[in-house]
Amino acid sequence: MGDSVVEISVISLFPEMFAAVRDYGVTGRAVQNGLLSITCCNPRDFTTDRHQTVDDRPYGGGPGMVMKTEPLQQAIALAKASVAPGATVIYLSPQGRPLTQAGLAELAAKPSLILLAGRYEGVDERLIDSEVDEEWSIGDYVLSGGELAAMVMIDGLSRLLPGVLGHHLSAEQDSFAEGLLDCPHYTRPEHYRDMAVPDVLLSGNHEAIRRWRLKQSLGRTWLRRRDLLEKVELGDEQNKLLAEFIRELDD
Ligand SMILES: Nc1nonc1C(=O)NCc1ccc(Cl)cc1
Repeated sequence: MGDSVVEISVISLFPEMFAAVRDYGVTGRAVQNGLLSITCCNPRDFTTDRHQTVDDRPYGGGPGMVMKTEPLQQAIALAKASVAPGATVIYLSPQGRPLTQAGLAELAAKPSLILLAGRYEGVDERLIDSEVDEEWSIGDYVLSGGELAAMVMIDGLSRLLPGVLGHHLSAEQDSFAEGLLDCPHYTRPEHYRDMAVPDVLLSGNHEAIRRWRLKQSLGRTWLRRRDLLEKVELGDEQNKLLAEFIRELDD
């Protein structure tokens, strides 16, 4: 990756929505620090009729409207001209490849992305066939538009860009990066209602703390997401810690 900027151009009827990633938090800082650039192209700007029509009725009938090819094609062409050559055009929809941490790592390695956020019932399939390189889904549910999905993708991949997270360690240590769920976290006060903080976290023994956190991540993944655990190759230490966690459940 090096220090190259990741350029993202989003195609959306609601460009103002993207203030949520451009102006706040980790992603906002990445933009401010020039590690990430987010621009927007609105298909409505490429309509020629009086009503600025971007949608039309579906061939074959049925409810709702379909996004027209022309305005989208022209918006994509402008977006391509405004980012580094060789941009990957991505369409967000429930029909896409499920997005995972590994998928984010793939996307974070690309120099420029064009994210197509659809609205209405869908986009004319011929636009997808002719302009879209990759179709991605953030989950098996239906949203009212692709904007939030695009922002989820932007947020997730920006955390993986060098220099975005201060302590880059946390991105690598991220248990999800190891395919596990995260361990529990605690901060002051030491006692909250009648609940204390696990002693090991107060011990200053960093090796014991590392093992405790790994054990908790393994145990939680075993309890809550057995499907994730099936995908992870556990080493000797991890198998031992998980066995200990399971044994201690009966205590
Ligand atoms: N789940 C998801 N993962 O990515 N995107 C979604 C999603 O529901 N999009 C809604 C959507 C997508 C395209 C159009 Cl034209 C209209 C609405």
